[in-house]
Order: sequence, then structure tokens, then C-alpha cells
Amino acid sequence: MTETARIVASHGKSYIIECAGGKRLRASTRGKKTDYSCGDLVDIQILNDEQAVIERVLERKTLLYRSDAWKSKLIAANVTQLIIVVASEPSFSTELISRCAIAAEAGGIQTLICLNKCDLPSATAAKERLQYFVNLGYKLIEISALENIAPLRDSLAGHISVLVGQSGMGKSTITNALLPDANARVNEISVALDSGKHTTTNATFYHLDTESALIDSPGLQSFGLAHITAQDLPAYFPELKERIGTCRFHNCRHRQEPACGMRAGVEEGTISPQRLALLHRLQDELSSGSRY
Ligand SMILES: Nc1nc2c(ncn2[C@@H]2O[C@H](COP(=O)(O)OP(=O)(O)OP(=O)(O)O)[C@@H](O)[C@H]2O)c(=O)[nH]1
Ligand SMILES: [Zn+2]
Repeated sequence: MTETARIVASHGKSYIIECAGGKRLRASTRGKKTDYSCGDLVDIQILNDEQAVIERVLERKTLLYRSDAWKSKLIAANVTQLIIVVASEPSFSTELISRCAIAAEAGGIQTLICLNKCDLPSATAAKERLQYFVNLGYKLIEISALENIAPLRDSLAGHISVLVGQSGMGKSTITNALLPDANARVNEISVALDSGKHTTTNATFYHLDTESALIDSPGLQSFGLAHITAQDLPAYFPELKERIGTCRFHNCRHRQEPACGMRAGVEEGTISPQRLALLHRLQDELSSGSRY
């Protein structure tokens, strides 16, 4: 019997799928196929009361992934919102924020930056660092997951959101505050996936209500963008996008070329030199195929 289900947890070649009625089954794939992601809608063949086989993936509305020259890592499928979690401390990487936001833009996903641990004195400095992104037009929400999760909960309504961030920013604390029984569910899922072995799940999908869901992903340190071409990059920077077509040369790399619209923006003060430098760095990285 074939039916459509959603992948709610992934771990290597093992998956947990949720059928339309809510029943969860362990699922494997045909052959060596592993390019399925948490959040995917898939056609499955039910084998017995506990197991199913994934036959194929249905067309994805969106796909968030990171990649280097050698391999890509799917993070979440069919999400409408990427939540980049940063915290007052430990320190976060602004480059990682930019990279995540570029991947989201390329994948047709909206971005929300969430500053956690606003109860700490170091929040003031963190907010100053994030002002840079606010000026670029990104939405910022400030919370303390330990004290009050309500402001974030409001931003999740109607979305399938995915949480990404470096280790220690508070993703687990946020998930637990939003879903008090998430811990129990996570344990249930990891036990089902690897019979109690100590391994981490790639990503987990939780229902918040009938319209909203949340995918929690493991901490990340880097975010390779090898799937994006150097030529397309400016379209994923909000402030550079506006100036596409203003350079004299259609293949301008926005460096030494005369009459470059992007460099003109830097001279006028509407584009920050750091962002143009990031564009150059990413162009070099994507054309040389270096590893990130
Ligand atoms: N002061 C304060 N501490 C927090 C807050 N949220 C989380 N923490 C603490 O920050 C530490 C890291 O939180 P986690 O939720 O484990 O972070 P994580 O992002 O899931 O980290 P990984 O599991 O490594 O990916 C824990 O000691 C939390 O108690 C907050 O709002 N305020
Ligand atoms: Zn140019």
C-alpha cells in the first residue's frame, strides 16, 4: 500500500516518517538513496506496523542546504522561514549569519534573526553588532528563552520554520520552551532510529499547531554555498540586488572595472565595504571550489 507521509526526523540512511493520521514509522530508502530531508513529503510503502520504505520525494516548495565542492548537506525541505539563532554570549559569527541568509534567499525562504539570552548584560553589545543586519532590512527579534518565549512564538504562526545556529546559542532551550514535551519526543525518536545508540539526529520536525511547525537542526560552524554560482550572488544580498544592472559591464565582478554600480554604492555610503568584501570572498570561494 502506497501513501504520502512527511519525514519528521533523519539520521544518515534512517528516517522517521509521519503518516497523514499521525502515526510514525521508521523508514528506510531504496538502494543507496540518501538525498531526502527532514520536512520532505514522500510516497512510502508500508511494510508492517513499524516500518516503511520511502519510494520517492514529492516536489519541494523550498529546500535549504549547505554544500562544499564535494558534497551537499540537506538541512530542511518545504520550510517558509529560516530562523538564525544567535546569543548575547558566546560570541556569534556575523559571516555565518550572512551565509545562512544568502542560502535562504537563494532557496526562496524568508529570514528572521533571533537574538537569545537578552537577559544577560552582554545583550547590549550583541544588539549593536546585529544593527548591521537590521539596516539591511532583516527582521530581528530579541528574546530570553529562559524567561519568555512568547515574542518568538508569535513569529512562528502560519510558518514551517527551521532553527539554525552555532552550538550553544540556545536552540534546544528554545525548542523545549516552545514544546515542553519536545525532550520526550526527541528521545522517542532517537531510540526508534538507532535502538538506543548514542548518536545525534540530523534534524527533527515538530508540530506547533495545525498551521505551524518547527524544524530543529544540529549546531553548525560553517555554511558552504557551493550550490550558488558567483554570478547569481548579488541577487541574494538585499542591498546589492537593488543595483543589479547598474554596472557598465554585464559581467562586472565589482572590483577594478570602471563604472561599477556596486562600488558606486560603497562610495555613496549605501553599501558597506564589508559586504562588498564578503561578496568578493564568496565569488573567489565559489569559483575556486575551495572547501568550507
Ligand atoms: N542566560 C540565558 N541562558 C540561556 C538562555 N537560553 C539558553 N541558555 C543557556 O545556554 C546554554 C546553551 O543552550 P542550548 O539550548 O543547549 O544551546 P544549543 O544551541 O541547543 O546548543 P547545541 O546543543 O550545542 O547545538 C545552556 O546552558 C542554556 O541554559 C537564555 O535565554 N538566557
Ligand atoms: Zn560592478
